[in-house]
Amino acid sequence: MDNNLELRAATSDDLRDLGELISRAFLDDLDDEFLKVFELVDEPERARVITGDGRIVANGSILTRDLTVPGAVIPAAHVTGVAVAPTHRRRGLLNQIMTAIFDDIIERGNEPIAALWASEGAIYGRYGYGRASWQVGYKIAVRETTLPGVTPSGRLRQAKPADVRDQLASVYERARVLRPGISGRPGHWWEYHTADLKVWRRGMSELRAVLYEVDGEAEGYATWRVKGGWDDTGPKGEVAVGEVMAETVEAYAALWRFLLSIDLVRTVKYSFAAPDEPLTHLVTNPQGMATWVEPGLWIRVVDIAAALSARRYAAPIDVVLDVADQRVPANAGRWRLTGGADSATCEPTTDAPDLSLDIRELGAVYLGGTSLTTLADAGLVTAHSPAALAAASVAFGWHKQPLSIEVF
Ligand SMILES: CC(=O)SCCNC(=O)CCNC(=O)[C@H](O)C(C)(C)COP(=O)(O)OP(=O)(O)OC[C@H]1O[C@@H](n2cnc3c(N)ncnc32)[C@H](O)[C@@H]1OP(=O)(O)O
Repeated sequence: MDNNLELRAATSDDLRDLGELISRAFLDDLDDEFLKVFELVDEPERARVITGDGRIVANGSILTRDLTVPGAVIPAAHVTGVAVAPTHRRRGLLNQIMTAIFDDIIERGNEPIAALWASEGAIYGRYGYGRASWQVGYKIAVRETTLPGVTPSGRLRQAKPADVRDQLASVYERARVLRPGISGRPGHWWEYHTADLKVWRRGMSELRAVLYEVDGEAEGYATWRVKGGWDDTGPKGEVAVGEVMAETVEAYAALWRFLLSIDLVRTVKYSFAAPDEPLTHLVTNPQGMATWVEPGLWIRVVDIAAALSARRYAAPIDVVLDVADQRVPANAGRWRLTGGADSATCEPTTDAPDLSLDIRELGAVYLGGTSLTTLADAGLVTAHSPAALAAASVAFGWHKQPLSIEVF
């Protein structure tokens, strides 16, 4: 056992050691090409590491990005790279890392929420993270279903993603502010996303892009990989769709029509659909799309007053919340939330509560993808007034379900 463990911020000199720890924790080898791309987006000063005998044995990193939430785009600490060396597990190192991460976010004071993807769903509830979005996957048998429609006015153009990075970025930026759950891609993030490393191909082709353009301006794009193949009954090619971002109805339909009609392909897989994906209403036969659902983004409300006043509400709301928070005591207590479609305020109060809940449940409903009523039905929210629960459930909802298209 080490008794010389030390917690500190990482530095740029830690890059390789950190890369090794994280790759091994995820049961992979460190890839040198990946390390170069990782360096582009790494923020060592926001990583907290624990060292023992000169090696990094635990890590948790934060990426400084923003996130679309209902009616707004707000700074959100994107927590990632959480790993503890197999030799040092189950003796509290993750607890120390998560505390250090909270300290960093609270000290900065401008990130009302934190967001992460969980490798295992049982880990993060104890730290106040609630499951806030769902990742919907499709396996589409393209011989069983088609996407009919009129010829669009725009045109499709195929390109290498790295060659059309600026066009992809501008479509993404305009489209992503319209749906909760999507992260900003500042700095070098577009280089990261178009890097197309061999290790990311997993037996498929290089990454391809198709743009939907009207009068030379991109209004949508899709990225995908393909794998050819044949069996006794002919071709059995597969397409794995990466992202589909569209600003218009026409662009969305044209891109999906393209993806579902590539010759020699029999199966199209897409793992990042929203629960209310329009595609299911466009195809001739939704049964031709096998569908699965998994947890997506987990949200932690770090600063309750800032978080609840930053988002917008689908209906007028005036509710008193009695909130429990074991890890961030400043959030605990009673809060009056008032607001609606244009503004909101959240202030401490001594008034009697309408709803009692843990901060975890507030994270779960924050993006508008989970209902307070569902959580009350699960025994996780106590409603002191059924009418207040119904009204707050509507107000916390949103007209578009959160979509989480990028595992970070
Ligand atoms: C945002 C992300 O990056 S997600 C990626 C998370 N990383 C991985 O999955 C990589 C492989 N796993 C690991 O590196 C480690 O096992 C970790 C990081 C998950 C846990 O690290 P440890 O140092 O062993 O955790 P630690 O001993 O601090 O345990 C803290 C608590 O979490 C619980 N816990 C730890 N791992 C798990 C798990 N896999 N599933 C459920 N609970 C867990 C512990 O039981 C403990 O609970 P308690 O506080 O109620 O007693």
